[in-house]
This record gives sequence, structure tokens and C-alpha cells, in this order.
Amino acid sequence: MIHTEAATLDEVIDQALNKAKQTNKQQLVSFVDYIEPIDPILFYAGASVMGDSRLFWKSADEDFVMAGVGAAVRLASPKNDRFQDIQFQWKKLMEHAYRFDRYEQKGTGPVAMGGFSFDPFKESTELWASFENSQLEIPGYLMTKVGSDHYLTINAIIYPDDHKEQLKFQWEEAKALLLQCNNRSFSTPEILEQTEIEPEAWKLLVKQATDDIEAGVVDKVVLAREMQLKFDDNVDIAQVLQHLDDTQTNSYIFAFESEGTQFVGATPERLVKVENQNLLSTCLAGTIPRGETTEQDEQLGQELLADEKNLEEHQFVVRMIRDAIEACSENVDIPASPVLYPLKNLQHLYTPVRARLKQGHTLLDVVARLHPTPALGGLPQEEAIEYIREFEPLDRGWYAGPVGWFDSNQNGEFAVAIRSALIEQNRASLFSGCGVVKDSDPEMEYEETAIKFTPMLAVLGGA
Ligand SMILES: C=C(O[C@H]1C=CC=C(C(=O)O)[C@@H]1O)C(=O)O
Ligand SMILES: [Mg+2]
Repeated sequence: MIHTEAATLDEVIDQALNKAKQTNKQQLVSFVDYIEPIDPILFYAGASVMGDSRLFWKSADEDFVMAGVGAAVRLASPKNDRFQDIQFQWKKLMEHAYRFDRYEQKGTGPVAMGGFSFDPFKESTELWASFENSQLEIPGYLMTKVGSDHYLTINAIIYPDDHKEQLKFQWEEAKALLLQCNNRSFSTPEILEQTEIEPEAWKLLVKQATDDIEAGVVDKVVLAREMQLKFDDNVDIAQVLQHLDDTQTNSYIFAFESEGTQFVGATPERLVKVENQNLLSTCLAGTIPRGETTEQDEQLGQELLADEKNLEEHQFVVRMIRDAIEACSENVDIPASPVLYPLKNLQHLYTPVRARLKQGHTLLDVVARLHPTPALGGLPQEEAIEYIREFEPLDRGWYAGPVGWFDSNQNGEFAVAIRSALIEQNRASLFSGCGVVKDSDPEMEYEETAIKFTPMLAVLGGA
């Protein structure tokens, strides 16, 4: 990639057009500007005037937010080797990219945002028709908030026969539209119908899984189920994001829009983050509710920390992530025992994994090694995926898949898309799963998944 520091919009367009004409090739051009503070959720709401492919990402543990719209480039990949394939497409694209940027902040410039389905080999249904198995976009317009600093990136493919004045007009107009950020009224439609899909059959499946674990088919398998909602009006996604932001601490808040359908959630589960080759992954598995009082809350936490079944569920995850991270990093640091990770409605067992990514490995390499961890799939990995593919009646789509972003400076982060919902106009499908091990009790796993619906259910106006 060619990197140029200061430039005005005029200079950017001149240089990019010259290059495109000289080489007779299209170029990706990225122009980063510092902007006045702007609320990312309002930006997201207002960005609907620019089309129906908006993206939103807020970090769980730092002041870092991105909101984008209008794909300048789409990266997609069908099945085999999809992570490597996306990596390859990205590398090709970056070879001929131009970046005009004097700030060089993470999450600015050419940034790919998007996600991957849980299992590209599962037969897909109408439900996920709007989403590809692997789909990342470089937003045409991307706002990035890093601490108290705000940036706007314009990404565009420039063709040799593009016209300067037209490009300039187009960009300036879009910028003005996006940054005017009107105060808007948010609305919450009412739920007309709330349907849990086949809860009794799901409990039987959990029972079957414990029998199969006893018989040695797998050690652990994560089973998920769906709840469907119907509303009296279209769901306002900006409102959902605002509510998630207000209520779900310690969580990544995300929204990916594709053909007018939105995949939204507030997940606590990091898959992997890389910044300056420093790698951070997370083992998050094992669950108990929060208490009503401080005393009860602490008591429940202590119970979770000592519970054999939950510790086993958690330990499978630690073991697998350790192996995957050790294969591509050095200085791997993993505490010997988990601590509590408190959320609004429940608490999890949490073990952080820190390491230094070896040169030559990319964030997507690590995602490929990790996904799915036993917190979403099971153990052994391949057998668990096959088990889910065969017996779980749900079309998971992107639920429990990796969602996130990366930039052209090797920074990026992926989380796993749990505590999430697929929303199309006045309908929503919520997803929730749990780790089944040999001592799992179907009724208790059912209760656990019921609580895991609540982050999304509550912001959608449910009980
Ligand atoms: C699969 C989900 O949660 C996973 C993450 C944390 C704890 C889990 C558990 O205790 O079962 C699950 O492995 C979900 O929320 O849909
Ligand atoms: Mg569990």
C-alpha cells in the first residue's frame, strides 16, 4: 500500500486519478480526516440515507467504536478455506491501495468489517438468505471513535475514466449528509407474538447429547435454540443499539446490515484481538445467574467458581484455545484458574489468554485456528461440528460465528456473535446456546438458554 501524509480532498482525487489513468487500473483510495465529535449511534441511524449496508462495532473494554455505510469493496468467500481466501483477497487489494492519512489510528483507512457463518457446510435456510457464509466490507464511509478522537474515512474504488468534479461532489455531499447527525426520535414497537421454537424437542436433544457424551461420541457439544418475535411495527435498530449500549456492560455491541436485514447483538465473548502483534484471546464458558442482592450475587459467583460441571465446561475451552494459540504465538500466558466475568443478567467463568503473535501470522490465521472454540462448538472440534450439523435443527447462520474487523496495519479484533438476533422489519429471531457436558441437566440448560435470550429480548421490549 502506498501511504501519503497530508492531502486535501482535491489532491487526493488528483493523485488517485492520475495513478488510475497511468496504470489503466482501478485503485482503492482511502482518505482519513479528523472530524468533530459525533455520536456513533446517531451516525448509524442517519447513515440509512446512504443505503442498506451499515455496520456497527463497539469494543467491550475500550473506548473504540466504528460505524460504516456503503460498501466500497465486498469480500466474500463460499466454503473451503474461507479465512485464507478472504486474507488472500485482502492482500491483493492492499497491494494497489492508496492511503491519504496523517493520523494512522487503528480502525481508520481501509478497514474490513463483517463476519462468518458458524458452519458453512450446514444446509442454510431462507432465514439467513441475506447473509453470505463469509462477508466483509470496506465501508465507503466509516466513522471511527478512538477515545475522544473522531475520524471519518472515505474509501472508494477509483476508475481510470472517473471525473474529478463528480467524485468531489459525491464525497462532499455524502460527508455533509452523514455528519449533520440530526437528533432523532427513537421508537420501540410492541411485541405481538413471542414463540420459543420446540423447547421440549430441544431438551430431548440435550438428553441425547449427554447420552452420546457418556458413550464417547464427543466430550462436549454446544446446543442452541431460537426464539421468534413479531412486532406491531418495524424494529428501530438504532434504538436497539442505544438500549444495548445503555444496559450491556462488558460486551461488544455490533450490527451488520445486509440487504435490509440486520444481525445485532451484545456479546461478551472475544475470539481474538491483535494490536502491534500483541494477542489477546478469551475463554468464556460456564454460567450462573446474577443475584438479586450483593450477598446472593457473591454466593452465586462462589458457587460457579466451585462447580464441577461448569469448570469442566470451561476447561475444555481453555485446553483447546491454549493449543491453538501456542501453535502461532510465543510468550503464551494463561492463568491457572478462571475468575468471574459479570454481565447484567448472568456471570461466566473467564480465563484471558495473552501471547505474542509470531511474525508471518495474521489475525485471520488465528480466527481460522480458533473457530469454533468449545464455547460455541464443542470438543473434539470436528466431531462436535458434525454433531451440531446433524442434530441441531436450527439454522445458526452467523450466530456463534466470528464477527469483527481488521485494518491495513495488522490491528483487528473478532468476537463470537452470541446474545444476538437477526432482525428483518417487524420480525426477529433470537439465538441462545449452552455447553452440554456429561453432567448437564436438560431442564437447567433450558433455563440457562432462557437467561441468555434476555439481553436481546429486553432491548426489544420483551420481559
Ligand atoms: C453459546 C452461548 O454461550 C456460550 C458462552 C458463554 C457461556 C456458555 C455456557 O456456559 O454454556 C456458552 O458456551 C450463548 O450465549 O448462546
Ligand atoms: Mg453453560
